[in-house]
Amino acid sequence: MTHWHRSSSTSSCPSRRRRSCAPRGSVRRLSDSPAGRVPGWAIIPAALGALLVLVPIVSMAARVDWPGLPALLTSENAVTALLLSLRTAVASTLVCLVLGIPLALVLARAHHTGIRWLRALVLLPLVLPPVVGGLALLAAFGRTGLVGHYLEAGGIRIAFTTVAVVMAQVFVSLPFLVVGLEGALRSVGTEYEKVATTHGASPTRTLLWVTLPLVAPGLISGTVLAFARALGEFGATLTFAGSLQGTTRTLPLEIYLQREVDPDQALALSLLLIVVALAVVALVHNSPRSGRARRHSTRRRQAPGVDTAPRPRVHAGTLTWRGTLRDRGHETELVVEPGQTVAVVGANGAGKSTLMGLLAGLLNPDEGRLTVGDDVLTDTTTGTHVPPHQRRVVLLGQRPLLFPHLDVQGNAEFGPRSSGEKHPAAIARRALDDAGALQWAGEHATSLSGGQASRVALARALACNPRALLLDEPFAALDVASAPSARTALAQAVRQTGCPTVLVTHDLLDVLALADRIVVLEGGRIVESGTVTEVLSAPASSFAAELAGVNVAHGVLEADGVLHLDGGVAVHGRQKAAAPMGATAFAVFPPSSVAVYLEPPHGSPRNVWPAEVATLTDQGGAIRVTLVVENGTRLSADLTAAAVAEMGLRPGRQAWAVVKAQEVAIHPSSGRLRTTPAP
Ligand SMILES: Nc1ncnc2c1ncn2[C@@H]1O[C@H](COP(=O)(O)OP(=O)(O)OP(=O)(O)O)[C@@H](O)[C@H]1O
Repeated sequence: MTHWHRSSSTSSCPSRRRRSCAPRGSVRRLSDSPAGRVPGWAIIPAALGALLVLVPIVSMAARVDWPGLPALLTSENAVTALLLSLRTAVASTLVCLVLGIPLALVLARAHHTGIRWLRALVLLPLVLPPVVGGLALLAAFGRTGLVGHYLEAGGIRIAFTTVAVVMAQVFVSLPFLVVGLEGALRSVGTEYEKVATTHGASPTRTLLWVTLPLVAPGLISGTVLAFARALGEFGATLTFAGSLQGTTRTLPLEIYLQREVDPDQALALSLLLIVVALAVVALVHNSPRSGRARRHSTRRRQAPGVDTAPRPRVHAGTLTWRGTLRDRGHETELVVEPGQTVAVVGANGAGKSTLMGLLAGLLNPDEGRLTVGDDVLTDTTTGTHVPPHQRRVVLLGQRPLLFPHLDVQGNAEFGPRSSGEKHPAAIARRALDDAGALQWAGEHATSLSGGQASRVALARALACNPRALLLDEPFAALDVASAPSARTALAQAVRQTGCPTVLVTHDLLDVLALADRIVVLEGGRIVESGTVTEVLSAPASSFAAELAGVNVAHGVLEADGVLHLDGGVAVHGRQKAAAPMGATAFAVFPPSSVAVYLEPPHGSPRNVWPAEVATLTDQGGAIRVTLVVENGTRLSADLTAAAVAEMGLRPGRQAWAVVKAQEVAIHPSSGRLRTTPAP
């Protein structure tokens, strides 16, 4: 009770809502910030740092000849230099974008070991004195430079031209764009890109439609910083481009020149440069930090009515797969009929995601063949590997991953637009309708609940007119309240598509609601497969037994109804099918049939095994006690809390596990259990 009381009082103001719990009108002091306290001593160096920037600027502003400012700023020299600065800074920023976006992509996404050297090289101008950069540019592109003398021979001169100004500016400002963008790309990750790829978008389309919109805040701030750096560039420009009025003398160079000749004008131009720089910095700080700001500024569309495209005729074919991926020890085969759903289950690391990656085309098998109907999607013998975006094998992952920069309708249109469909909007509406999500068509993707978002993700997948559906724990991220309706919607939609479906799950409810067959993976191999009823009623593998919530023990038949386990343990039960003595078989019995005693009981029960208590788990109404029998076999018993307390059962306690023989079903091993790797 005490515990409940305590937890209820804290939950009234959970941490994620803490801001709204502050009393109205209260002002949160900086040092009270939940993000972390600022030690008192830090205020002084922080203030000194700010003053170091502020005092010189204010001092300079105080010395400016304010009444004469308009005349000073509109002198011919000043206007020419300012216009040249703006022109060259815009040009160099454009060049930075063209070169910097691909460079940041390579740095963020490539895994080659040489990448860190490339990164160090790209960032070098950040730490180089600009004059050194200018000298390097001169050595490369000057009249007698490494490249320059060839250009000179062709009648092209770069040094001391406006082009040289742009090159000098690009040299120093490119890292500002690349650093910011690479960081943004890394933090966004590749999950959205995988979704886009398996929903039919080519790599270029994925970049333009998904990646760049997602990193827009980083891209904007990187671009603005690069522009600001180009505008203020001095040393490299002077060294490589010189100071020719109207051609290479930008505003910083003009300021430097006027410093000796006309200090008032130098101050006025400096002020102008500071104002432009401040405007740029303000722009960076007010640019959207996440896609959210942009998302919420997009106009809501009207939820559309019944204007949906007719459902395309499904020409679904059987999915057949057989292949290996050696470095992951993966070797599987699978057949999924049209309209059938196969649940792939297994412990963490069993190879489920690897199998999905191989089917989606995101991974290349060492050897393998994947066909859906007559279409060969992978065949290593002929070198066939249809790229993921052309497979129409659509992957629906654990999280909906709706594109946050698109609204619901835009998300659903993504697939048909990527594949060049003529009526993407109508196809999207039909898919939204099929997934029970049409009513949210006009909503922002980020304003939906988890359950609503999962339906929209389903609609986005259906709109791709999939050949096969891959569902990777589609409800794992949903709460218990939203999962059932999302499961029903998915079951209905999967039936409607009629395409073969592979479902990875850890959840028995998913299996029961969606699957026709179960495949159990262990260590990258299929260890068991069968219909849902077969596998759940008589699970042969330990994972399937756990999924079905029953105990299973493997051995060889010693006599009719007697199974001999390793370590000399015998299990007595009712044999379900005839099999010769010595044949492999397995015993299945529910945890509710296992009784636990502290002393060996006498009388009718036939199975009495000494065991040690390993774990206790609250099953909501019962305590599941896991026991380890002397030969290492683990089994579960469901007991009441009172019984556990009365016997003092806790991990390490010795006890006796007892099961009546009539509660144990003994099944001869059938073809469902594979003890050898798949061929
Ligand atoms: N990117 C990778 N590179 C190399 N090996 C990997 C990679 N991803 C997974 N593996 C390895 O492949 C094997 C199968 O992993 P996989 O992720 O397919 O298992 P899983 O069944 O999906 O696990 P989980 O349920 O935890 O998602 C594991 O041994 C894992 O360490």
